[in-house]
Amino acid sequence: MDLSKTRTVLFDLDGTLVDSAPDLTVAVNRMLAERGAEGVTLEQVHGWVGNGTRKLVARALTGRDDGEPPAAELDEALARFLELYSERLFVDSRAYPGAVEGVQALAAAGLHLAVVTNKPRALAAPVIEALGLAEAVPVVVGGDCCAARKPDPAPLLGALEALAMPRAGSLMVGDSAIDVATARAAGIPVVCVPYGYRRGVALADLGADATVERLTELPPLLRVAA
Ligand SMILES: O=C(O)COP(=O)(O)O
Ligand SMILES: [Mg+2]
Repeated sequence: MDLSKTRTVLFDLDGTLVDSAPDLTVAVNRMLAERGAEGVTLEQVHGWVGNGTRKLVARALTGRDDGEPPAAELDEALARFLELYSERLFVDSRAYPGAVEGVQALAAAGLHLAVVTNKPRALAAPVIEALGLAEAVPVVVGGDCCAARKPDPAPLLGALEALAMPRAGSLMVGDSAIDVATARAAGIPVVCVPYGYRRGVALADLGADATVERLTELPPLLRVAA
């Protein structure tokens, strides 16, 4: 696929730019401990990230991917989780190797960049700040910004609108089947990284247009001078 006409890149956050699972796990386990419930492992949290914070907490409360706790219990646990996580958003979290450099190279080359994540915007923005990418990425669309979250195309289209850029020439970069489905629903190409939270789906089965080992491979892939 020829990606040389790319002018806009929409990045997923968790699993693509940042390994946030360590801090998510700490907050989940503090919330569970307060409720007298058993803790979960980092590996379990790896499998539960991607569908938004409410879904993560529902999975942690039930120990199941499709678990649905009673709404009142979930509301209460989610509110407490959000408090605990926002106190400790970027302590053990790390940018993936090459992620910050890759994003900065694209910004320096004049591409228009946004983050489109299922994390609530109020939590995503400080993480992007902590990565040192607030200037390079002026638009952040969270899972709570639109009527529906990814894989609905609305957040992606909202990001393009905020950047005042068209769909033509835009590219999604993500780590999961959710990102691929979002890009497909919006009718734009998608590049995937192999290192994030694929939730059991093999890289080859994601159906991305291309994969990159790290985001520093994006400028050459897009024929952008780094
Ligand atoms: O599920 C979340 O909270 C965030 O996940 P995303 O950044 O990969 O969209
Ligand atoms: Mg992700």
